[in-house]
Amino acid sequence: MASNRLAQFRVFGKKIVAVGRNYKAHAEELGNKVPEKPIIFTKPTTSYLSQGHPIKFPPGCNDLHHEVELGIVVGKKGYQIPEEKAKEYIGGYFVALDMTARDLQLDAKKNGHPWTLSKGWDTSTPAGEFIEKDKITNPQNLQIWLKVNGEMRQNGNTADMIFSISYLISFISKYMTLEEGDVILTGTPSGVGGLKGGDVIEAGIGDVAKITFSVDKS
Ligand SMILES: O=C([O-])CC(=O)C(=O)O
Ligand SMILES: [Mg+2]
Repeated sequence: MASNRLAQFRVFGKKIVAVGRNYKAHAEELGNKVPEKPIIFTKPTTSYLSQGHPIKFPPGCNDLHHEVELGIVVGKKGYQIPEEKAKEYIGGYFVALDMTARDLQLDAKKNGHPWTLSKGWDTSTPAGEFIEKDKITNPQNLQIWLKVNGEMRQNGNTADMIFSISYLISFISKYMTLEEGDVILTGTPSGVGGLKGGDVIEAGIGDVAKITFSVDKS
C-alpha cells in the first residue's frame, strides 16, 4: 500500500470485518462462552472516525463501552486464502476502537437479533493512522492498551488471541472475498467498560502507535 494515510483505507476499503470474543478473558468478563470458531460481524465504513473528532453516543444508549483492538489492513484481494499464505495479504496495521453500545447489544443478544446498530453507528470505529507492515515484526506479540482519563483500563497482548491473525484471514476469506483496504478488527482483550461524556480515551499498540479520542454525550 503506497500511502500511509487513514484516507487510504477509507477510499479503498469496502468493509470492516470484526471478530468477537477472540480473547478468553474478555469472553468470560461478559459472561459469554469461549468460542470454538471465530465469531464474525461487519461494521459499515461510515463508522470510521479519525482523530480530532469526538465519539458520539448512539440514540438510546446509556452504556457506551470502549474496546481497543489491533486492526489489520488487507493489502491485496484474496478469496479462500490458505492459512500459510495469509501473511502475504496483510498490508499494514492500525489501532482501532470497536465502540459498543453495550445496552443495545445486550438487548439484541437477548432477542437473538443482530448487533449491527450496537456496533455500527457513525463514530463507532475510531481509527489511528496506517502503520506500515514492516514496522511490526511479530503482530502476535504486541501489547494493546487503553486508558480512560489517564487510568489504565485494558492492557492485553495479541499473543493471547484465541484465533491467530493468519487463521482469521483464512477463515473469513473462505466466505467472503477480502479486498485491498478492507480491515479486520481482531477482537478486544479484557477490561472493557463504560464511558461518560467528556472522557478522554488514549489507546495504543506498545510504543508503535497511539490514538486519542474524546467522548461526547450531547
Ligand atoms: O462485543 C463483544 O464483546 C464482542 C467483540 O466485539 C469483541 O470481543 O471484541
Ligand atoms: Mg470488538
